Amino acid sequence: MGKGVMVFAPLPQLTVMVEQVSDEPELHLHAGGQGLWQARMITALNVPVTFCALLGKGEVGRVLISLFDDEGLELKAVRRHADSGWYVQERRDDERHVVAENPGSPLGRHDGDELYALALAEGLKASICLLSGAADPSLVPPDFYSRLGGDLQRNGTAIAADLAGEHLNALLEAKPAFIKVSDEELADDELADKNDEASIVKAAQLLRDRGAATVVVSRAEKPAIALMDDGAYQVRIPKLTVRDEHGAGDSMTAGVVAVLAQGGDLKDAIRTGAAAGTLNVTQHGLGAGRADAIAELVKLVELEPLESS
Ligand SMILES: Nc1ncnc2c1ncn2[C@@H]1O[C@H](COP(=O)(O)OP(=O)(O)O)[C@@H](O)[C@H]1O
Ligand SMILES: O=P(O)(O)OC[C@H]1O[C@](O)(COP(=O)(O)O)[C@@H](O)[C@@H]1O
Repeated sequence: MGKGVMVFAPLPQLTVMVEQVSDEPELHLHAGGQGLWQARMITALNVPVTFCALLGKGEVGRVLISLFDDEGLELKAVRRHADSGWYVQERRDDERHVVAENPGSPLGRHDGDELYALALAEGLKASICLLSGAADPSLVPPDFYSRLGGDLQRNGTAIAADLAGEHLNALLEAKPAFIKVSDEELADDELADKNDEASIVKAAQLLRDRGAATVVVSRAEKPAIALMDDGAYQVRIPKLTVRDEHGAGDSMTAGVVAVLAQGGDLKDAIRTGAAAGTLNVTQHGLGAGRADAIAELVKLVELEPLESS
């Protein structure tokens, strides 16, 4: 068994960003989506990553492949004729607006089977698999995650996930070692009142009862809540100047998974996740997250037992 992470994000997309910083707009292209940001942060923490996905053979897919190459991310891809999805967003004064989008085609039977076989083979080489980037249930069927997660888990690869809604619901059957959800996702899924800590703890306990060993609920600037075998904790972070909250949750998940992949302690993993998420909000783009800055921030993160637990 290796010591790396396999990030499974079935349908990465091309993100085209038009940045209105001054009179001259700037154009940036990046391989986008949740799994990509997670893979970048895991790489920044010096843990090897393999990224497993489905990519189109058209123009968008070809651009994505060259962007993966430029970043040095190890990509294992199934290629198909239907092209990859994309979206165009405009950023002005730290606000983002989607201008146009095309999410791409759903997983078909043939490409879905090929992707499944590839993800299983690659996942079994890793010490932990992060199942992410679920897109819409109409694009990636929820049972894809439960089958893949279950097969990997039964064959000795731990599962971590950053999913919500129907995908999370299905994935719980695979008994993941770790899941990260946000208070907003719990509220959207009608599992908790996001302004009521007791209701969040109750929802996290429900997710544990349904199969997740450790559950972290992030709540942006409020302390995250972590539930694990030995109890419930508040994850206290230092106060910092916030610049860009985009991708904070991805950084947090990546930080936890990077430490777990190296066989690290669960509480250290959660501290690292909180530090990675927090560092991310202090700067634009989480690719800039550096291991040394995160290691410094980890020292200021505290796990405090929740009195009611
Ligand atoms: N405004 C903020 N101030 C400080 N830390 C933040 C802020 N927003 C996010 N974070 C950090 O990032 C983590 C994940 O953030 P959150 O916004 O809850 O995730 P998501 O992007 O999934 O909604 C938080 O637990 C915290 O450590
Ligand atoms: O298209 P981009 O810029 O790569 O952004 C994709 C990111 O947006 C999100 O979907 C939403 O991010 P936030 O909710 O943290 O703003 C992330 O999960 C994902 O990483």
